[in-house]
Parts: sequence; C-alpha cells; structure tokens
Amino acid sequence: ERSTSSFSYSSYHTLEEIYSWIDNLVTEYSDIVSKIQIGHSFENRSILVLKFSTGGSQRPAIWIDSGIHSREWITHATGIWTAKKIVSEYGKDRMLTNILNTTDIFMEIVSNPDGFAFTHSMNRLWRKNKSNRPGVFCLGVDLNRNWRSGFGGNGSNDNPCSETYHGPYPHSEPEVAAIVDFITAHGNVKLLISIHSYSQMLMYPYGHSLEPISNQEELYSVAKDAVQALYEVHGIKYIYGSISTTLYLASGITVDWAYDSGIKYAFSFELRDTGRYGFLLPATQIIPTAQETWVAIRTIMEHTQNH
Ligand SMILES: O=C(CO)C[C@@H](Cc1ccccc1)C(=O)O
Ligand SMILES: [Zn+2]
Repeated sequence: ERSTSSFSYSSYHTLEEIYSWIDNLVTEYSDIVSKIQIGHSFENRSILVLKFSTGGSQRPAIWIDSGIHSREWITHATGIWTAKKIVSEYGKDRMLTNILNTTDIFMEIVSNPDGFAFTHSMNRLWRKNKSNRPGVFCLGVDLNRNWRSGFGGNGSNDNPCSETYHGPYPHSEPEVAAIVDFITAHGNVKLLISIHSYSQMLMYPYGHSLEPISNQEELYSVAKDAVQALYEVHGIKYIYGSISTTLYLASGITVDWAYDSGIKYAFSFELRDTGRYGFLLPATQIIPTAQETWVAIRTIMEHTQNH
C-alpha cells in the first residue's frame, strides 16, 4: 500500500516528515512527479520543489509556493494535501487533466525550511528566515519583503529586528534567490501563486503601490470566480482585490516581483481563518481548508490556461 496513502493529511508535520513524504510521493508516482533541489537555505537545508509533468519540454508552467512565512503552518499542510490531490486526480478530474496535459506545475511546499524547523524547535510564531550577519543583532529577514520589485519601500522595514525586515539588498536571501534563479532560468512560468495565512483573502499585485496593474480587471474577475468556487465548498467567505487596497502596503513581495518579471497572472492567498485561531489553526481544519483552496486554485489555473 502506498505510504502517501497512509500519511495523515489531517495533522501538522515536522520538516523531516515532510521531506520524507516528498521522497515517497516521487517514488510512488514517478510517472508524473519528480523532485528538484533548487538551492540551500541559510542554514544549509535543501530547498525542494516538486515538478508535476506529463511530458513535453519547456511547457508553460505554474508556480505555487507555500510556507514562505514559517509560522503559517496551514499553508504547508495545504500544499501537501494539494500535491497528493494532483497525483491522485490526474486522469480523473477533467479540468486538472486538461491543465496537466499542456502545462507543468512546480510546487515549493517548504519555502522557508530554516524558519519552519525553528517553529517546531524554539518559537512557534517565527515568521522570517534564520539569516544572521556580522554586527546585526537580530535574526532573520522577511522573505516576503526581500524581492526586487519595490524593494525597501513603504510596507517593509530596514530594522533587522522588525518582522518585516527587508534584508540588506534584493534577493540577498538564499531562499529568495533560489526561486528567482529557478523561475528566471525556466523562462516560461505563466502563473504564480504564493500562499500565506491568515485572513481569508485572495489578492493580486501591487502590494508596493496603489497604482493598478494593466490587467487589473481580468485578475479581479478571476479572483471573483475563484472566491465564489471556494465559498461553494464549505461556505467560507474570502475578500479579494489588489494587496495594497485590500490589505496594506507591502514592498518587496513575491507577487510584485513575479508580475514585474512578466508573469501577468500572480496571486497570493491568505488562508483560514480570520483571527479566532490565526496561525494556530486547529489540525481539524487542514483538510477542509485544503479542499476549498484547491477548488480556487483550479479555477485560477483553468482561466490562465485559456489566456
Ligand atoms: O504574512 C502575513 C501574515 O503573516 C501577511 C502577509 C500579507 C501579504 C501577503 C501577500 C503579499 C503581500 C502581503 C505579509 O504581510 O507578508
Ligand atoms: Zn505570510
């Protein structure tokens, strides 16, 4: 029996358990999924990406990352469930099968492995990575402020002790540089989805400015459809819009870099809940959250496939 079938998707797991699950997934579904190491973290942990592909070469691709903020455990758990859903539903779910017959999907489930290990060992609410530099007396850079687009602007902080410290310069952090190098070298990523928690929001660029992006109406309409599809699963309500108008100014963020790099479909999720449990979302909500999020992600994928 497949060990990824007996894995508990309704529990939170350690870094070691997740990396071992990744190895089992690629062994048990070697015809559709493979593992790529795109770099190393500051503390020298492997940075792993799952590649879902049904053939071809240099196909248009979709990028999904979770766990860039280590305390947002629901995002890694959602990523794990989603990866298993993709390998299980290929050939069964018509929408997914159509997508995977023409498009590759890359998933980085643990985008901040050092921070994630730290949330298990020392500080459950750690957000940043674990970089430390000579003469700097606080640890870590906010990996959602270290990207080149709008770097250092309002909505990020130049104080290393801040939770939104942007780091010494754009892409200074190995965890960010690894993604930038991978996506840039690939050159054919059409859609990027970066998953955070919590607040129940689906957002698109810009975060660093109030200026609307050129295809704002289109992304608004896609977000509207995705949020409606999500609602129909368990009745959970999301709000949606651009980051700066829906949430707050945030500079140097993943989706702004993606958009400015030519990835015209860039979204960020803020998963459950709205604050009752926050980052400490009970494990009983993992599967319901993953189920509704998948329907939204599939809606976004389907739209971008036809455009
Ligand atoms: O992670 C968050 C909660 O820990 C909120 C996110 C909100 C956000 C998410 C995506 C893009 C820009 C901002 C953040 O401030 O980086
Ligand atoms: Zn976050």
